[in-house]
Order: sequence, then structure tokens, then C-alpha cells
Amino acid sequence: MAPAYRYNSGFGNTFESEALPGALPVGRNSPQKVAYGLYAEQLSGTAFTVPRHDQKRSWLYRIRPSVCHKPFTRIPSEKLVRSFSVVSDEDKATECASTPNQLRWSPIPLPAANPAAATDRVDFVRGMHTVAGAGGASSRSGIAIHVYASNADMVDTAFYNSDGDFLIVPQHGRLDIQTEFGFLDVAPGEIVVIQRGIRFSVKLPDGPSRGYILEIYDRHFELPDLGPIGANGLANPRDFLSPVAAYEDRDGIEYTIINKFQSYLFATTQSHSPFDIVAWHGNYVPYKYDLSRFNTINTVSFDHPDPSIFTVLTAKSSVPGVALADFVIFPPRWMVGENTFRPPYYHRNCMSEYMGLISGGYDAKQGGFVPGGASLHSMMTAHGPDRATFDKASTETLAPIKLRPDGLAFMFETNQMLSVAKSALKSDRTGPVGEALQEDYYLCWQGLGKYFDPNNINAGPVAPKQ
Ligand SMILES: O=C(O)Cc1cc(O)ccc1O
Ligand SMILES: [Fe+2]
Repeated sequence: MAPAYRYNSGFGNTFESEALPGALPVGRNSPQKVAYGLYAEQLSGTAFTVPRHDQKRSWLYRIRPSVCHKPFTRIPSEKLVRSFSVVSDEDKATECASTPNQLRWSPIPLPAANPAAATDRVDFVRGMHTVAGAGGASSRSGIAIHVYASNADMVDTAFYNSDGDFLIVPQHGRLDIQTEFGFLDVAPGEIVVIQRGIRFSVKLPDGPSRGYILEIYDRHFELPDLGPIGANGLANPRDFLSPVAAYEDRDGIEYTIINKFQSYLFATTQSHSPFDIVAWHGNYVPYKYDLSRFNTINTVSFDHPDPSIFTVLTAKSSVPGVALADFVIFPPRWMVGENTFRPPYYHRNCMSEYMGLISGGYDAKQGGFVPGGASLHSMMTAHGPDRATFDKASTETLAPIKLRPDGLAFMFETNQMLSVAKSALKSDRTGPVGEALQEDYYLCWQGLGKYFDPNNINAGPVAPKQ
């Protein structure tokens, strides 16, 4: 069936959707016989007994229940980190390393378009590389950060993640995602959240594709509280879009289901498409969001507000006000602060900050942080503007400016202390992410001038002569 990009709008809503009239049972979830000879199946995204406002579940009315598949067997998954515990950096078996260093990566290369050989075909699942993480799926604690670079459609193959929820940030190339709930078309500048257990298959209509993934091993993403901002602002609920039911009735085929389970990949086959849901209702549903809809709030007086003002989505930890992971963006915006050092301040944080760049540039760096690249400033790791940015921002005339109309950076900010995949570092396991590591990153701060002069209250950088 051709993609039907139609959406329901709203964040966290209970939706109902049917691709055939009367397919949804009325007034009950499990009638003795479901219309059209369908099976009923519940997909639970939270424990049965969580408080009502946390409940996430959907009822699916499908041609066959999901259980009709052969046993899973392990398939290669060496690009996905299983354990973030660092027993010993020297231990060859340890997948991760501990490092307090500031890290920055150039973009990983996109695989070639139109690969002929099967071995050169990298679909969305094969294209994922773990960069960093903490905790683990088994204990439902922590997060993982992955990047992907892919050049091939998933053909008669679906994927689901038992380990947690994915927040996917495409940076290059659209993703045409078929999910059990219907189709989602996600372009760079948009994000998509696909929760634990939901089966999906990714096609690349623009060819090779690259992006970032934040995986949370516990809870689900929520909209942040708005506090004194009031009832509107930041990401507004109506701009979140969920698919409508769209099923395919395909039998007598070999369909592969890949499952990420404790960060191993497992595969099985079944003789029909898993995208056979004719109707569904519930609130455990994937969604997408166009980041250009973000209602950006910033200072209109002075000082640089903390970046929490740009939070799009948050996954709570058990400590009130502390996020397991925040998804924060730095969108184009007016900068008007008076007598203010306008770029991000120099900073040491009790949270870890992984940043990526979707397009344009970022106001803390004049160079080196480029679209598709990334940086990691871990817990209490000092960071901030490079020298060129400091000198310029300390001396320029402060007129109102529209900051980088084409710029879109983001941050995954987490309360977790992250370990970095050895494959993302220069090590005995270096992979494409490690190849892209900028080992000279620290140099961008080395030249910061000393301006202190106890005899001159006006000491400081001076504007370069024009
Ligand atoms: O660039 C960073 O490090 C992220 C960041 C942005 C900002 O506006 C303020 C603080 C901060 O850590
Ligand atoms: Fe920071």
C-alpha cells in the first residue's frame, strides 16, 4: 500500500484510527469476535499499575497477532554497545572507555548511493553506531546515544527495540517510516519518537541518510512543564503528529523481524507483513514534530538564559526537576540582550551534554562544529566558546540580530555519567565515529587570552581594527 501521510495532532492524546469502517470495537477492547476477522492485541508501554496520568497502552486490531513468528536467532550487532560499564580501559573485551576530555567529531561519511553489492547495502538498522551511554536496558536505567548513516531501504524487514524508546533526529535525508500505527514522513528539521516495542521499517526516499538517536532505557518523553511561562509556548502539544491506521495484507512472503534486545540484534522470519493493523486506539503511539514549530523564548533584557528554556521534550528521572534526558534545540532566534555576553557562557555542568548540528552553525563555535558532527562535554567537563567567539562577542556592538536563520543545533542533556564507545575514540576498536574524532578539539580554547590587569578596571579584549 502506498504511504498515506495523514496525521492526528496532539501530544499524549488517546487517539483512535481505523482503515476500514467499523473495524474498531465499540465500547470495549476485546469483543468475542473482532470485526473483519481481526485479532485484538494490547501493546503496553507502561506497567499495568502506574498512575493513570502515566498510563501508555494501545489496542491493535490486526490480521494476525504478533506472536506468529519463528524463534529468533542472534545476528551481528557489533556496532551497538552492550555494556557501558568500564571494567578496565585496557581490557580488550570492554566496549567503552572513561574519559573526561572534551570530545568533538566530524560527520561520519554517508555510505555511497545506489549500492550494487549486497555487502555495501547499509539500511537504517545496520547503519546504527553507538557513541556513548550509561546504565543498561536490563536494569531499565540510563540512556544510549547512537548515530546512523545508511544508504538502503529496509526491504520486507521490520525492527523493534525491546530496550527503550528512540528519539531520532535526521540530519541528512528524509526517513519514510512505516510503523504498526501507519506511516510517518520525517525530514531533517523534524524529529520522530518510536517507543519500545513498536515495529517499524525505514525507507530512504532521498537516498543516503544520516542522523542521531537518543535511546532512553526507562520512562517516556514528556513535554516539559512551563511554569511561569504559562499555558502556551516552547513545543505546543498540537504540533505533535501521530500516524493514522494503514495496513498491508501481504501473505506468502518471507518477512524479517529484527529485535534489539539487551543491545544484541536478533532476527526471525514470518510469512506475512507485520504491518497488518487495520485499526487501533490508545495513547502509546509514535509521533513526529517539526522543530520549526518550536515557540522559542529567550531574554528580552539581559544575560544568557540557561538552555533549559529551549527544551522540546524531557524524560524524567526519579528526582523532581532532574532529567534522565532532555532534548533541547538551539533554533534561529533574535538576540537582543543588552550589555550581555550573548553566546553560551563558560560552563561546568553536573549533567552531560551531547550536542549535534542539523544545519548552519552554532553560536559557541566559529569553526569545527559542523552539520552532521557532534560534541560531548561530560559531567563537570569544562567547555564554552572558542577563542574567536569570545573575542568577537566581548567586543561587538550589540544591535538586535537574527541569530543564524539557517542554524539548528540540538543537545541531548542527561543526568547520567556517560561512557564513550571505544569505537568512537581512537582505540583498538576504532570505527567510523572514532575516525571522525577531532583530536585537536581542545586547541580551540588554548589561545584564550589573559586580559586581567589589576591596575585597569577597563581591561579586556579589544575589538580588532577594521
Ligand atoms: O553549548 C553548550 O555547552 C550548551 C549550552 C548552551 C547554552 O546556551 C548555555 C549553556 C550550555 O551548556
Ligand atoms: Fe554546556
